[in-house]
Amino acid sequence: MTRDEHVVVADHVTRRFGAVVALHDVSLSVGQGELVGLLGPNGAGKTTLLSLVAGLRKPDAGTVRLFGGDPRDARSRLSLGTTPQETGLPSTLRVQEVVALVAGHYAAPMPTGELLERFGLQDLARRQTGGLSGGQKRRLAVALALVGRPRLVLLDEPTTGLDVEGRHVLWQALRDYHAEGATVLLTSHYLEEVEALAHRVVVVGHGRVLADGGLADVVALVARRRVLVTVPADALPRLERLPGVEVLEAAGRPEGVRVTLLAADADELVRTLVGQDAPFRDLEVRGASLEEAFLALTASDGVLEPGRAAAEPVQEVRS
Ligand SMILES: Nc1ncnc2c1ncn2[C@@H]1O[C@H](COP(=O)(O)OP(=O)(O)OP(=O)(O)O)[C@@H](O)[C@H]1O
Repeated sequence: MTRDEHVVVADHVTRRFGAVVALHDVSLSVGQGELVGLLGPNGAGKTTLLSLVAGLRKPDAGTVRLFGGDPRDARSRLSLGTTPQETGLPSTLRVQEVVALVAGHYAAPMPTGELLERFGLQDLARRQTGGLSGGQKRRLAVALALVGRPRLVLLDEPTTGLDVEGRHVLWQALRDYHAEGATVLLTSHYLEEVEALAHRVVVVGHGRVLADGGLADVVALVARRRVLVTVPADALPRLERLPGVEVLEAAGRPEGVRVTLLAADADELVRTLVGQDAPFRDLEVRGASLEEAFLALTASDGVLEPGRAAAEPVQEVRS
């Protein structure tokens, strides 16, 4: 794909807020028709990145291009639809009136009935927005991003505050819109959400792109398990040599060393320990939280790729 076919290009972008470096030397391109999930913990820099793409802020260094132009130029944003993390709706207007208000800005908007149906809001068309539940308001806010039939949709935490049903309706609406040819870039804290929607996942942490690749590869990278065992101190080096296993922590205790291991396949690890007749006790297996997976990705000791310096953290995991 040439740069011209990219809908979004961020090139060595840095953005600071006072002493906080929200984005550090981030490079990322999103091609026409991609559905990309930006996954990362609070404060990772996701919202900042979207705000640069939407032309709401300027980078301190590097460049951002939107449809080949400067996002701060209104002409570049003609085919952009976006819903920020928090939105306000005029509480005395009816749902259909809010849609009509937004539609008035576009030459060929999506018909109100069609839009509301996509988001399961058709029965609420005549309800004042002030009378909607939080989840219904959120669905309407996201629906409004699509009124102008944008070629690129930017969504910041689209399903925050939605119950399971609301989330599924919204996911389906986004999948359908993407299937019609749109490019979608969304942020999420939730691996589950990114798994449900995205084809490509970009993991962001501490203002950097930590991993970028196909869904299955990145999920395998972050969806690891923590295995805790207590072993005699002299058994620790053996654990450190196990393939596919990282030692996250080793704490000395009177009864031995309490070791926390991060493993892609916890069952396989336990089988290996038993097969090796390793003298372990107090076995615990826990899901590694996304937070822990991010910590592992950011660890300067190269937990995932020994030898790779922290200053160069991008994990290319495309298969
Ligand atoms: N307007 C601002 N003024 C000062 N600091 C800011 C501002 N906006 C963002 N930051 C800081 O920049 C860093 C990145 O924030 P950002 O909102 O981009 O993260 P995020 O990944 O979107 O987080 P969340 O998931 O919580 O929305 C954080 O440390 C945040 O406190």
